[in-house]
Amino acid sequence: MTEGSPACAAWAQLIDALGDAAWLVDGASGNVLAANRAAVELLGLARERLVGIPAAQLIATPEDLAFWDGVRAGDAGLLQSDTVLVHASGRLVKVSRRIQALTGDERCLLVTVQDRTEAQRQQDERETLLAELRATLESTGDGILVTDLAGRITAFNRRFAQLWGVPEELLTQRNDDAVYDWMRRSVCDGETYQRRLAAIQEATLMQAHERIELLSGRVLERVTQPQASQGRPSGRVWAFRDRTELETASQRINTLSTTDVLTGLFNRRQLGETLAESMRQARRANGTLALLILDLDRFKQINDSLGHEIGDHVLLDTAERLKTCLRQGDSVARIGGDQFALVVQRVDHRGAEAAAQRVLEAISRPCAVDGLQFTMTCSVGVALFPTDGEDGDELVRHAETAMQRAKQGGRAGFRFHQPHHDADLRQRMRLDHAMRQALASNRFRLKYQPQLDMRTGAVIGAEALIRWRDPELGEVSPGEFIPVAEDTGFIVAIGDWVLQQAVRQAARWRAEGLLMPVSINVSALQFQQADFIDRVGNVLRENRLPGSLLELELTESILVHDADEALARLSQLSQLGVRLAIDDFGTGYSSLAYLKRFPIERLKIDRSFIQGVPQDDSDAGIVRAIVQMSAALGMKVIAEGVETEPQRNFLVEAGCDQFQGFLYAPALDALSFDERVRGRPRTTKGHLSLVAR
Ligand SMILES: Nc1nc2c(ncn2[C@@H]2O[C@H](COP(=O)(O)O[C@H]3[C@@H](O)[C@H](n4cnc5c(=O)[nH]c(N)nc54)O[C@@H]3COP(=O)(O)O)[C@@H](O)[C@H]2O)c(=O)[nH]1
Repeated sequence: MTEGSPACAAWAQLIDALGDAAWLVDGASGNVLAANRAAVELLGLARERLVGIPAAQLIATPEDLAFWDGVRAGDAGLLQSDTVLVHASGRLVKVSRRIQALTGDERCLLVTVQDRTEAQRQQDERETLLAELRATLESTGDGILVTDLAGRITAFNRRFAQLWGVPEELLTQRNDDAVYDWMRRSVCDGETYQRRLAAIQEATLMQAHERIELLSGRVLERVTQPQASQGRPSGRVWAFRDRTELETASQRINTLSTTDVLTGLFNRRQLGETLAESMRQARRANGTLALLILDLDRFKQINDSLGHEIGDHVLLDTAERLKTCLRQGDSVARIGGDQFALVVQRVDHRGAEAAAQRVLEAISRPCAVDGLQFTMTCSVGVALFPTDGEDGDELVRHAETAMQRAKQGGRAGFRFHQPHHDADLRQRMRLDHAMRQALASNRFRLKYQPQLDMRTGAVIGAEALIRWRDPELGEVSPGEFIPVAEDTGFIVAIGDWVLQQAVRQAARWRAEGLLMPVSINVSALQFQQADFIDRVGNVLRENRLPGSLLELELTESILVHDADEALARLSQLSQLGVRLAIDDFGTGYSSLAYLKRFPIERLKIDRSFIQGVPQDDSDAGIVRAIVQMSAALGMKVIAEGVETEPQRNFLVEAGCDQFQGFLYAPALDALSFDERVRGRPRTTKGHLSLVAR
């Protein structure tokens, strides 16, 4: 075929109809015979400039040049590949080009060229997108696994492999079954995991969100969503997020907010919850439960004297001992420094008592810390549900007040809640408040009860007894308010006021020529004050009163509590000339051993024994024994509460030295006492004289 020949014209017409660029080449010359419109456009050359030029100029890659050389040498073959041509403007155009001989005329070749610019752009875009997706997949902190509808793994990221600890070779081998098997064997509950997985995979559109625990201790949150392509489900994406740290932190917070750091027991807050739940259950089952609150006795002394480390040790040991007292379902909590609580399920009064006994026994077993042996005790308060409280707070409050009563009752014991005791408590608080106001407003007074020589009838002393008339409460008996003051410690202030008033009165009488020793009652707490001896000395000095005109009445318990300390104090008081008497003798320890050691001058026989004489043999025997004992020890003995002549006669006969009581006079105000003693001396039943004993 030659340029312009009818065959060439026919071919030119034919290729013009093609959508792709095409040109005909004469194999012998290698020149272009004809080109279509698309070729003109693709190359940017007019058809007249195209026809006649060497085809090797249009696409001049080494491959094309070599091809055309081969054609000229008679080696007409086929060339088909992606290549690049240069547009007349100099722009490179990516193309797919095919060169082949025409059928029927091997010396003529047809070049067809497809512009790949758009296809290439789309492919580039796809690759960029894929690269971006891959980068996104790798940049997320979550492990991602993508599966198709059949469950085959189509993509995953490195974090997925890391979270599950899947060996790399399983993933690179694309061994899906091995990967799934690995995952199933890594979870704590493989069976449930497998069931759930199957259910999710079956429900193509299901979205699911769950927590998976791995045997490694890791906790994963799994979120899975269906994937769709062109509106149709195509598979599923699984995202795994590591929740281990978060869960550990939240568990730690939970632990801290519900348990006591030192002992690991529940704390007060958790006790509230446990108690509330136990009460709910008991209410549903029409059952009962007991709350025991216990406080270690004298724990402060352990801490102060042995140090906090040993104190902590004791608390830990206590926690362990309490655990041994629990039955199934019971709980124990540390609710304060040395306070613990036990919720004992399904017990009535007797069961609660047995539990309290168990606790007392467990705590009082000997302790050994750092080679030091000692014994702890505790005081326990018990409140029962539902009788002692409808809600947890009420039950705790009642168990706490019962525990306080156990303390007041001498410690190392237990007490049950007593309904009337709450009212007592309110009354005591009211009394305490009024007492403090009474002292500030000078509402207390002292009365003086005469003490007489049994044989002569002479008034040989006066016992100062406090009185209080309150504007609101009326006359309040010391028997009522003194125990409250002793509990609250206010007795120290009251005692000091009594000391001053009594010494002042004795000094006044002395100045008026009446040498009348005055006795005052001294409470244990007052006696134990570090400055008590100095206070007594100062008050005597300020009022210029000889110590011999002051007597301190002490109870036996004061002397027994810390005998060495008591002896030292009593000796100092004795050096001031102050006289010392034991009050309420016979009701306490009545031990000869301590009586011999202390500089005591007088014993007061408690009025409870006097009440029974002469008819009660036991009381009579006790009174006689006390009289004999005091004689043997060289002490005076005075009977208190003598109300009748038979009582006095018995005492005279028994050898008692002195007495006081309504038989002669109740406690009198200072003026009446003075008048009574000086102005109207009695002539019958004993002669009164103004002598000091
Ligand atoms: N620490 C202090 N205690 C004090 C003080 N004042 C009193 N008290 C103690 O209060 C308790 C009750 O005292 P009170 O009501 O004053 O009773 C005393 C006498 O009034 C009473 N008494 C005296 N004679 C008789 C009698 O013949 N019959 C009878 N039934 N009662 C009588 O005895 C009480 C004196 O007791 P005592 O002190 O044991 O000698 C009482 O415990 C007081 O001690 C105070 O200032 N400080």
